[in-house]
Amino acid sequence: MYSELIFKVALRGETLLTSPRWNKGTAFTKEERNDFGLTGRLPSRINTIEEQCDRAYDQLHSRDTPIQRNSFLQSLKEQNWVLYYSLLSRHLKELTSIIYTPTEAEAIENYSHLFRRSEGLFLTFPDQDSMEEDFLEQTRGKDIELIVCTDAEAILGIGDQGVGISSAKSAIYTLLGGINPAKAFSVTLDVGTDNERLLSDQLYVGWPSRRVRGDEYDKFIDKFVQLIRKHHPHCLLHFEDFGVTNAQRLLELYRNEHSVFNDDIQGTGAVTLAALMAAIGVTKSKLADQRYVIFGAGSAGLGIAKQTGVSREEANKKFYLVDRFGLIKQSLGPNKIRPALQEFVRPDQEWSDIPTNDAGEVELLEVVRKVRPTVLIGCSTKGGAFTERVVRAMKEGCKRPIIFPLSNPSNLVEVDPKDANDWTEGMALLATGSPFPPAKMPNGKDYVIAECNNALIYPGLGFGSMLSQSRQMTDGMIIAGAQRLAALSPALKDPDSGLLPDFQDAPAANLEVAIAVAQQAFDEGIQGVSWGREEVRTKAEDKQWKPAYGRYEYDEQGAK
Ligand SMILES: NC(=O)c1ccc[n+]([C@@H]2O[C@H](COP(=O)([O-])OP(=O)(O)OC[C@H]3O[C@@H](n4cnc5c(N)ncnc54)[C@H](O)[C@@H]3O)[C@@H](O)[C@H]2O)c1
Ligand SMILES: O=C(O)C[C@H](O)C(=O)O
Ligand SMILES: [Mg+2]
Repeated sequence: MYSELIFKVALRGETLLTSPRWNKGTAFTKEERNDFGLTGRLPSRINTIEEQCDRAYDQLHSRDTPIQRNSFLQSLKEQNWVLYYSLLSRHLKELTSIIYTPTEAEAIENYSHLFRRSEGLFLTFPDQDSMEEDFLEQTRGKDIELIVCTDAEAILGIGDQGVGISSAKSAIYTLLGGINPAKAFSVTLDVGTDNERLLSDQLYVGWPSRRVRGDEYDKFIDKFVQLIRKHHPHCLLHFEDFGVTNAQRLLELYRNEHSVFNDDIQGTGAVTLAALMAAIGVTKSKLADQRYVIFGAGSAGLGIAKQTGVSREEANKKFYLVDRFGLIKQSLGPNKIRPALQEFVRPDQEWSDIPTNDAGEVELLEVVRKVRPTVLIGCSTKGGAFTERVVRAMKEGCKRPIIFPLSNPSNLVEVDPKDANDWTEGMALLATGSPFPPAKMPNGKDYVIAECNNALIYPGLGFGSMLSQSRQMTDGMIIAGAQRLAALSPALKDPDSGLLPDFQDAPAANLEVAIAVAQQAFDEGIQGVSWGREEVRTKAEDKQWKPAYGRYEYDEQGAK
C-alpha cells in the first residue's frame, strides 16, 4: 500500500543520495534513476527494502559489540531514514537496546571519541547572540511538531555528560510513536559541564567550561523557549535528563504557557503508574492502600510520587522517600532537603526508636523494616542498593511485594531482577528500567520482567498531544495515557506475565496511549483541531509515519 505514496522531491544527483530523508540507495527504480540524475551513480541492481534490510542486518552482525553496532546504526541513520527505521522495526527488541538504553549510555559517555557527524542543533552558551539565527538556519520552512532538548546534566544514571541523548529520544519517538522524523528536531543546550573527565579531555567536542548556573542559565533557557513559542507555537517541547535542581522548576515555569513535557518526571511517573496499576490488579488491592518507599528522590522519584494521584494530605502518610542522606526526615534540615520534597518530610519523633548509621541517617533497610512497604521503587542511580536483606525484608512485610528497580543503564539497577525473584521465592512483582531476561519461578516457569521504561509511554503521550494540537500537556492527559497502557498489561490476563506490554508491542501500545491522550484533550476542551473526538483513532492512524519509500516525482517546487 505504501508503494502507492507519491512524493514530489526537489533534490537531484549527489544531493539526493546524501539526504537521509530522501535517499533510497540501491532501491531507486530505473525511472527514478533517469528522472533524478542517478544513472551511472548507482550499481545496476535494484533492491527491495527487504533486501536492503537483510544486507544491513548482516553488516550489523559483523560488528561484535553493542557499541560498535550502535555506531553502525548511527551511520545508517545519517544515510537513509527509511532503511534505518525499517531495519529497527523488523528487529525491534534487539535493536532498541542498541540505539537506546542501555547501549546509548556508553555511546553518550564516549560521544566525543565516537564523534563523526553532528545531528540536530547545538546551542552553546557563549554563542547565544546568534541563537535565533542558528535556530532559523536549520528550521526555516520546516513544519516542526516536536523538539527534544537536553542540557545533559543528568543523563540516565551516569550524570553530567555535557552533550548528548536528545537524538536517541527523538528516534524513539519515530520508531515507537510513529512521529514523522522530518517534523522532529533535537537540540543540545550546551551550558558547559562539571564533569572533570570531559573538561580535561582534549577531544571533548562540547564547550569546555564549567556549567553556567543561576540567573545566566535561566535567561539562556528562557531565550530558547521563547524562540520556540514565537516560531513554532504548536510544537511539543520535550525536556530530557536535566539536573535535579532544574527539571521540575523549568517544567512548572513553562507548562502553563506552552506544551512542554519533562520525560524523566512525567514520562517516568506515567509508565510507573501504569505498572503499579497492573501490579495491584494482580494483588487485587488499591493504589491508595499501598505503602510506598521511593529510593532516590530526584526527578524520576518525585515524578512517580506525584503521579500516583495521592493527595497532598495523604502523601505524608503513604510515601517514604529515601535519598543519599537516608530517609527524608525533618532533622536533615534545608540543606539536605530540596523545597520540592517538603510535602514528603517525615517527622523525627516517628523515627526516634529506629537505629541510625554513624552520620545519624536512617538507612533503607531500617525504613523497609519499619514501614513494611508494599511498593519499593528505585531511581537512585545506585546499583545494587536493594540488597538481599532489603528484598527479604520486603517479603517479610507483605505477601507479594512490588519491587521496581528503575535506574538505568543496566549496571546501575538497584537489584538484578533474577536475584529479587529468587530472594522472594518468585513472589515479587517486578519491573526494571532497562531490559532484563526472564527470571525462573520456583515452579520452573519463566517470569517476564516488564521493562518499565518511559519509552513505553512518552512517544504516545507526545503523539497524542501533537495530534490534538493541545497547547498544554495536562495531568489529566498523562493519567489517561497511563490508564490506557495499564489496561494493556499482559499480567491482567495471566498474573505470571509481564506487568507491562512487551517492548515488541511498544508501537501498538504507544498508539493506544496517543489515542487516549488526544481523547482526553477533547474531554478537557483544550484541543486545537477542528475535527471531532470521534475521529481521533482514524486521525491517529493516518498521521503515523511508517518507514516506506513511495514513488518520487521530480518537482522543482517539491520537498527538499
Ligand atoms: N526507567 C525509566 O524510565 C527511568 C526514567 C527516568 C530515570 N530513570 C533512572 O532513574 C535514575 C535517576 O534519574 P533522575 O532523572 O531522577 O536523576 P536525578 O539526578 O534527578 O535524581 C537522582 C536522585 O538520586 C539520589 N541519589 C544519588 N545517589 C544516591 C544514593 N547513593 N542513595 C540514595 N539516593 C541517591 C540523588 O540525590 C537524587 O535525588 C537514573 O538512573 C535514571 O536512569 C529511569
Ligand atoms: O532514557 C531512558 O532509558 C529512560 C530515562 O529517561 C532515563 O533517564 O533513564
Ligand atoms: Mg531520561
